[in-house]
Amino acid sequence: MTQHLVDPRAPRDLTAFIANLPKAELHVHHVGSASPRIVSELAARHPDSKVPTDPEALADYFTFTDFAHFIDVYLSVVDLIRTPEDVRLLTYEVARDLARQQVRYAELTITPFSSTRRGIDERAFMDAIEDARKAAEAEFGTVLRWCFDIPGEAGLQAAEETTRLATDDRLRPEGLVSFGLGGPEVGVERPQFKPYFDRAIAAGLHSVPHAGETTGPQTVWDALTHLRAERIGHGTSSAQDPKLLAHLAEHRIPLEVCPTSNIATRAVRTLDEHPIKEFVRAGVLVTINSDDPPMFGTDLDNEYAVAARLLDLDERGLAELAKNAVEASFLEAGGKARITDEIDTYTAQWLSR
Ligand SMILES: O=C(O)c1cccc(C(=O)CC[C@H]2O[C@@H](n3cnc4c(=O)[nH]cnc43)[C@H](O)[C@@H]2O)c1
Ligand SMILES: [Zn+2]
Repeated sequence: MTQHLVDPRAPRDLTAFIANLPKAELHVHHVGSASPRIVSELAARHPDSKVPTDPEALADYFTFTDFAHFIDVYLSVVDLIRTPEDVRLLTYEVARDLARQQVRYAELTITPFSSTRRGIDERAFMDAIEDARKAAEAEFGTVLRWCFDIPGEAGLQAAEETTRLATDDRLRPEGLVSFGLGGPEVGVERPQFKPYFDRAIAAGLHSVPHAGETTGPQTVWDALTHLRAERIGHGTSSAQDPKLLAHLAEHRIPLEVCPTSNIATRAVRTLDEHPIKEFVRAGVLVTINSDDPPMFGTDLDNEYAVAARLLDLDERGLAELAKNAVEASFLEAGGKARITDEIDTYTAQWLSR
């Protein structure tokens, strides 16, 4: 497996600067963030699983030939999460890994349908993620919020179930802020999900579907017009449509850019061909994210190092990227101001050393 960690071309000082830079992460998946240690531990609990328990074999297992293969592997890890305690352990450990990277705030994408359909009680599932969220905030200082996403390929039954779990006041968790759409895009037309996004938005949730990851710019247009997207997951193919880039920039609709993810799933051939430079040149609000870090052999710090290299950024440029994510987040204004001030103070102190 190609190890992406620590981009060797990132200058040493920037690596140290990034490691201590306060950050926010907006596009990172719950199951996709399960560390090799957690996956190995869960795989050992379930010998019937095809997921390797050995970390080296797991690294090879997390090497994908295409996006469909990634989804197959992703679902094999979903199958390991079978009890509310598995859910709580996973969530708490993901928060620990985020805190280690100075992530002060993260919106974690969770697919509750995939767990409830596999037999986890819905109330117990919500309690498990909320327990972990409150423990992580108390012990690590990292604020977590949830995005519930529809696994689109699972169809309208999954859409209905996800919308019910996200809008029923007896079930929806306190930390829920947004509503998304994940999974393969090919053959999963966005307009069909409009009724579900309308219900989620009416319930006060923000719309943040994946779009333009493995299909063209029309999918991004559809997410904007039919799903009223406030942010776009990936949006990679937006670079093929200058009018779309201009629209994103004019209406300050952020892209949740996940550079290494796009390489690992073969959505983009090489990092040097990634359209992130086009996004910045067009004035689009770019945020940097890791998507499914252990599966892609990366972490958020490395994604910032990749962005520094591709965009030729210095410390101030990296601080601006971090502040973009805070601005694009659904954190309340006081929290945004606190993290933004911390980023500015940290950067000024670093540059005055
Ligand atoms: O849970 C099921 O039973 C099920 C049945 C059919 C299809 C699916 C999915 O497609 C689940 C996809 C799953 O993948 C998550 N994910 C993680 N990273 C990405 C990404 O970069 N692009 C799209 N999806 C991604 C997503 O949140 C879904 O949970 C499930
Ligand atoms: Zn994603």
